[in-house]
Amino acid sequence: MRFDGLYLAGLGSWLPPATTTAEAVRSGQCSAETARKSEMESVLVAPDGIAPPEMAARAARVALERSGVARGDIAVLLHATLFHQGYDLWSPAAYVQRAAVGGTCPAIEVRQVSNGGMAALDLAASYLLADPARQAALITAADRFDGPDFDRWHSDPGTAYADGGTAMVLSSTGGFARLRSLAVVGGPELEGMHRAGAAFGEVEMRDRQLVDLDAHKRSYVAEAGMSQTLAAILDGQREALKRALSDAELELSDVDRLVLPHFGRRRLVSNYLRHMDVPLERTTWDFDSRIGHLGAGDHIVSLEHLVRTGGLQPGQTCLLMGVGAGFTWSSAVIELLETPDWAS
Ligand SMILES: CCC(=O)NCCNC(=O)CCNC(=O)[C@H](O)C(C)(C)COP(=O)(O)O
Repeated sequence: MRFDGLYLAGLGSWLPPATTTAEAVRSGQCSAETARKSEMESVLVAPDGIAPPEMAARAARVALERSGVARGDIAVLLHATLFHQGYDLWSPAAYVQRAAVGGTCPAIEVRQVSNGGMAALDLAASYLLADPARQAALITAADRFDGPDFDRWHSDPGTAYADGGTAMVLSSTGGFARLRSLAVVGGPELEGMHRAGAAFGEVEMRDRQLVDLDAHKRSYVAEAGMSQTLAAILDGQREALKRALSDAELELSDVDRLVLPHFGRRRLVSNYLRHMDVPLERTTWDFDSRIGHLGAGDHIVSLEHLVRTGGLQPGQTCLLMGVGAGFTWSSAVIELLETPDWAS
């Protein structure tokens, strides 16, 4: 979809300390093989005692402060998550709202796996466009990938999972950057990839097993075929990219920077870079490889990094490309209008 009147007014994050891959290998948390393939420098690991909704609330306060948007003007809060937020049958989105925003707007959790942040942006954009009286939306994302049932290094080898909270304020009245286009494409034929080899409820519900996406993927690919699986992944990715670039009236070569999912290097190449004529330097890999995969928050934190460090200059465009189990793929074009005062 093409947009003319939607703006990014604020970005924020709450990022815990990094554990280097070398430390993770030394402590036995990460195998040398996984470390070698991923080429990750480090991943962010949250200290004990802070739950994802609190991480999101801290990021939201930063984004709101930077945006100058009054909390009473937030028309909707969308909180994107992948994993445990702390309690069952409880609203983490409402926690973020009570802790960071207040007010009486709807606070809704978006479960779109790693495309959750981009899906929330898509929903927020449509929500604001539906009523001119709606001035702003708050998007948050936060997870922590630890605990007895997830291994941040080996539950999905090829992607090293990181803890942290991110937030974005989308505005229909103004901001430092413009959302020029956004496309989200679904591909349900791939949904089995993250559950294959285990019947519903047999594994997940009875006694929490360690999440082992690699086993599910191996089982799925054994039946579907690797080349067919990769082809289906690329089809959806390309469709979302084509729509977003077309709506922004740009070619991929026109785009100044790219923010891709924080995959390990090998998976980033096999799923993205090998098929796109884009040098690694135009991506945020150097930064991403020190963060890890924040689940639904990769794009917010890497865009914040680009803006804060001057990696994106006024007039330049940044392409955000997301993907989530399902699958869903997203692409968005952001144009920086001015360097905000919170950037160095
Ligand atoms: C589960 C978290 C989530 O939503 N992640 C985003 C969706 N997953 C992806 O886009 C990754 C898709 N690609 C893969 O899983 C792998 O590249 C393949 C296609 C299974 C090949 O395995 P590899 O050689 O990378 O280990």
